[in-house]
Amino acid sequence: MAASGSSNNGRGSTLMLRSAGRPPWYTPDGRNIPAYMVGIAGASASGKTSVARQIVESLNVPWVVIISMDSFYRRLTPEESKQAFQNNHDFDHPSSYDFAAAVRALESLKHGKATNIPQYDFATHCPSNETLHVYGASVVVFEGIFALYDQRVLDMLDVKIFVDTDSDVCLARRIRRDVAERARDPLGVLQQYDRFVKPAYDGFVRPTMNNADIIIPRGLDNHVAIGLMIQHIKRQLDDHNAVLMRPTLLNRYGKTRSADDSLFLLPQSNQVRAMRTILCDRTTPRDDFIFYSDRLSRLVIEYALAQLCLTEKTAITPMGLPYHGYAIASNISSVTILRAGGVMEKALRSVARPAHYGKILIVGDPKSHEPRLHYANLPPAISAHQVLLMDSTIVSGANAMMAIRICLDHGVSEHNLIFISLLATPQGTRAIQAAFPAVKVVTAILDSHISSDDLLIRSGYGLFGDRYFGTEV
Ligand SMILES: Nc1ncnc2c1ncn2[C@@H]1O[C@H](COP(=O)(O)OP(=O)(O)O)[C@@H](O)[C@H]1O
Ligand SMILES: Nc1ccn([C@@H]2O[C@H](COP(=O)(O)O)[C@@H](O)[C@H]2O)c(=O)n1
Repeated sequence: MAASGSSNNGRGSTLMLRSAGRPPWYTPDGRNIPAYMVGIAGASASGKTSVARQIVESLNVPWVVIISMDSFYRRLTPEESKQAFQNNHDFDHPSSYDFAAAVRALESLKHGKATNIPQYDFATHCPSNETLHVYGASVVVFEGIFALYDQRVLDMLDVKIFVDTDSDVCLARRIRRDVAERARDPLGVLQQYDRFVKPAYDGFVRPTMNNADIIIPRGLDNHVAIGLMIQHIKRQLDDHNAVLMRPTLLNRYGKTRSADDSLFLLPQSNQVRAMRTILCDRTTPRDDFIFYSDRLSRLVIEYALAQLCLTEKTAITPMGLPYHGYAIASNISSVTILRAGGVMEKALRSVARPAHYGKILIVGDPKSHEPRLHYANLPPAISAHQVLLMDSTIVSGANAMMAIRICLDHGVSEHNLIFISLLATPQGTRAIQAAFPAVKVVTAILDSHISSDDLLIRSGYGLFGDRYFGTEV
């Protein structure tokens, strides 16, 4: 996957976005646009993987991923494993694959969900202990001898490719590759080829050529066919990015001045009003700005914590009597949108003990100001948690919407999400609530006046992160 990184967070390898930011992969209503699915089938060693890699390299964006069918080989019994080491196991019959698992994984990826993909070890004939955690793919390339075989997979694919390479060439390449990369000996490769690979190609794989939209003779050597394919996929990606999120949201929700009923606005005490006055005063020195931001953050965090679901708990008092009360929620994850949201994490740590912490980096595109996702690292068990998602300010709602979408893609339920901010516009909170009605939006201050040139809230804090961290130009 181009420009992707890998790190380990206890679940195995993690494939995550970094470098070039990912544009929104969902509609202004918050619904995921299905990933574009490419299937590449063909004989063993025909060049499927090489064609897939060429497509990924030419697209040169980090939100393209290759999924190999090898990941879905069935686990062998001890007897089958023994046969496999003697080149006597049939890996080329459709029954050697777990198609149901492949379909589940592809469905998840198609719908933008974070997915764990098993990894296969050809030297041991069994899945390795590693899984690859894939998130953030707008294009999924699925390659393997049976990529165009199963009807459920075919139904998901947007374009179906068959790589048609001469069988002598495939055999020569397979011997070289299996000896060099798969710990085989040449005679064993030939034995397996004659007994299983060739008959299965003729009986099962070759007929799937009829399911292909495009047949690429000679695989990687066919520059024209591959070039056309890449142009086609590029056009699909451009179509995805045609809608500009911020102007669309402001146009849709900009007319309204009233806050939505389900918005949780911090009670506007005199102290809150005074803190707001200090924070929006351009002459406020930085240490005061930090002090009152931290104080307001603690208040709004406490108010958000009050919206968490509680479980009942009975305590026994020092007098030995039962007191029927509530347990402090322990299954909380905090996710901050960097960097301004980090200020609120500090406040959260001072009043609560979330189980896990996550970070999301969203940066506005310098030209279009559209949100671009640069980095997302969420706690592994987040799907079972109540999640506090934090950013200093909501203007159009576009950044918040991206962060919420990421949490939902990682299995968090809308009902378990609370978005907390220090300042918000009713337009922005309405945009969020229209897309994700069950998400609770908690804010300290509400203001509807957005300046049209820089999209800042007119009587707001200015650029909050710059004022807090002292990076104002
Ligand atoms: N056009 C080509 N010219 C030379 N070698 C190639 C070409 N295409 C693929 N190969 C090599 O052949 C082997 C099998 O190719 P691969 O793309 O892995 O095939 P598949 O995924 O269909 O099994 C690899 O070692 C690869 O580097
Ligand atoms: N343990 C295994 C599993 C599979 N094979 C062979 O791999 C071929 C599919 O992979 P390609 O990259 O070549 O498409 C298939 O033909 C199996 O025979 C194996 O040898 N050992």
